[in-house]
Amino acid sequence: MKIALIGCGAIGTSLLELVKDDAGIEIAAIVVPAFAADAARETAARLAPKAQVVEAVPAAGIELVVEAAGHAAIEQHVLPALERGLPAIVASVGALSAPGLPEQLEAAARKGGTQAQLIAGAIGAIDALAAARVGGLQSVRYTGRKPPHAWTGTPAEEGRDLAALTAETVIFEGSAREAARLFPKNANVAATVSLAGLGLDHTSVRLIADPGVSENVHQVEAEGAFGRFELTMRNQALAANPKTSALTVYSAVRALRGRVAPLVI
Ligand SMILES: NC(=O)C1=CN([C@@H]2O[C@H](COP(=O)(O)OP(=O)(O)OC[C@H]3O[C@@H](n4cnc5c(N)ncnc54)[C@H](O)[C@@H]3O)[C@@H](O)[C@H]2O)C=CC1
Ligand SMILES: O=C([O-])CC(=O)C(=O)O
Repeated sequence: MKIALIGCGAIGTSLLELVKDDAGIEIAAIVVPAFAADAARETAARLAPKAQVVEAVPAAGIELVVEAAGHAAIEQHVLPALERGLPAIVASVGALSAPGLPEQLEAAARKGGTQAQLIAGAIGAIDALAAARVGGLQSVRYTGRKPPHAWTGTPAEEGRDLAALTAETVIFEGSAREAARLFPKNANVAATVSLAGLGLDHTSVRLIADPGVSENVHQVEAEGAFGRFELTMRNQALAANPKTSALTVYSAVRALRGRVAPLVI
């Protein structure tokens, strides 16, 4: 299967390393903005020698797009790819917090007769949550906890010195929609949990900068007709990006391999 990988940062590079010897998967294109093309070319030379580095998904020769680039890439690359009939695997799930974007994605996929798959990424139990929704959910709460340096470059820096924190500090409390909008590189999971469960406006989210943790800790508490569950993930971050859990890469690779495997779990 010929793939266009959108984004070649921490997730993209790690994904290329993992699938480079996979039979049945060929990275035919890597889509990045012009400023990132040289770095992507170096990575491609090492890990995906057949890939052309381009600024848009090529018009021909692609069978699937995999997005690991950031919120802007959904409108810029995923929507037009879906309209053209290319299926998409999407990591930047928080982009769907923009009003109207989920409907636009649905319309584009319908027009192209194809499908967008939102990956679970850094969180687990999305299958259980989405199944539980069928029977009815009463409450879903998500707590995201990361070391202070993982919150640099976000609104968490307003009015506080992250490096000086000595105790856990709640940096956001509100809806999943607001969390995903304000923390596009840190709260995709909040959007994923809400889209699988009670929706962007009815899922309570707390985000915490905690000098006492070294991992990215994600917790979900859900209650409904099915019963209840509490989930705690203690994820290792990628060396190349402390904001991003390694599990996000594994989740994208799992989704990708699932497209070519004869038996899927
Ligand atoms: N679903 C989940 O659990 C998670 C999702 N994510 C999403 O994955 C994204 C990528 O994460 P990382 O690889 O760690 O980030 P990164 O910053 O290391 O890499 C981003 C890459 O995308 C490229 N890029 C930026 N804007 C682009 C655009 N409009 N079109 C094409 N390429 C573009 C950059 O040049 C770079 O190569 C995050 O921004 C976030 O939205 C990240 C962590 C968890
Ligand atoms: O990778 C993680 O731990 C979670 C993350 O950044 C996000 O939800 O955007």
